[in-house]
Amino acid sequence: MTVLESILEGVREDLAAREAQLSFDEVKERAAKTAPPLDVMSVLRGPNVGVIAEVKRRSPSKGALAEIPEPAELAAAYEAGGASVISVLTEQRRFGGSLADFDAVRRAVKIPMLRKDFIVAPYQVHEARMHGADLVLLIVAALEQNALVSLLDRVESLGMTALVEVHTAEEADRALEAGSTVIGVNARNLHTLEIDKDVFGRIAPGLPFETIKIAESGVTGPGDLMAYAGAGADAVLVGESLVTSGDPKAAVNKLVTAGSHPACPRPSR
Ligand SMILES: O=P(O)(O)OC[C@@H](O)[C@@H](O)c1c[nH]c2ccccc12
Repeated sequence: MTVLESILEGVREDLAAREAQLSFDEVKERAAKTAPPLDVMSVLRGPNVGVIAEVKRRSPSKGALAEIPEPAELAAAYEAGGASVISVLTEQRRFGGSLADFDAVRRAVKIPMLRKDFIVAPYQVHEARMHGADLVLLIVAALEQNALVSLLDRVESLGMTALVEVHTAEEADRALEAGSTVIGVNARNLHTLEIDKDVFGRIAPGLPFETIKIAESGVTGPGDLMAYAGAGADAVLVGESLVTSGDPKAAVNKLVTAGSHPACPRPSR
């Protein structure tokens, strides 16, 4: 079993437990009563290279990263530092996240929020909306094509945006085939956990110019952001280097400043 497969197994078990607590109908009803999603596309189409800042306690590759006793405070620091979007990991077993973290952050920030999890069922999409998500991650490697298509349609039918994650050119083709408009290229292979920062530069140039391109993982500072910008990134998604920085507002701000610097390559849409 690969790492991804074992994560998915745990995700399905946890999902079944939540479904036993709150019915799908109830989740749909509550989601429909939630304040409408924010306009993520106009945020991501901004003139500068944006920063999606992630709340992440641990990861399968690195183990414990940061305790984060107050995710709301961390996220407020990200927002104050100029982040465009806040990502909150809600997967519990491997990443130490929760929907309670998501709720705490939702109350603390005004900018769009990404639910970062391993979405395999419609229930989780409505659940994301019920908790106030604007953006939902869909991982191509975790989904059959028909599931990807139907989950993507469901995300959009609820007014949210799907960030469709790929790691290979074949997955990028599947993402486009499914109708994705926002594609994230993860430098990390979720089967082996190996990181290869050149993957973005190999895949992004082959995507349509109007596709929003997000470089995920391995951003340690402005240099990485500039490199991804040079390869066509509209935004970077950053977790580890921010949660371990000791000064998340300053760490985000350094990236945001680099992304708006005249010398930084701009998204060419
Ligand atoms: O902590 P990093 O290397 O800055 O990476 C952030 C983000 O890209 C990473 O958390 C991530 C990308 N895709 C995922 C899918 C599931 C869980 C986590 C991820």
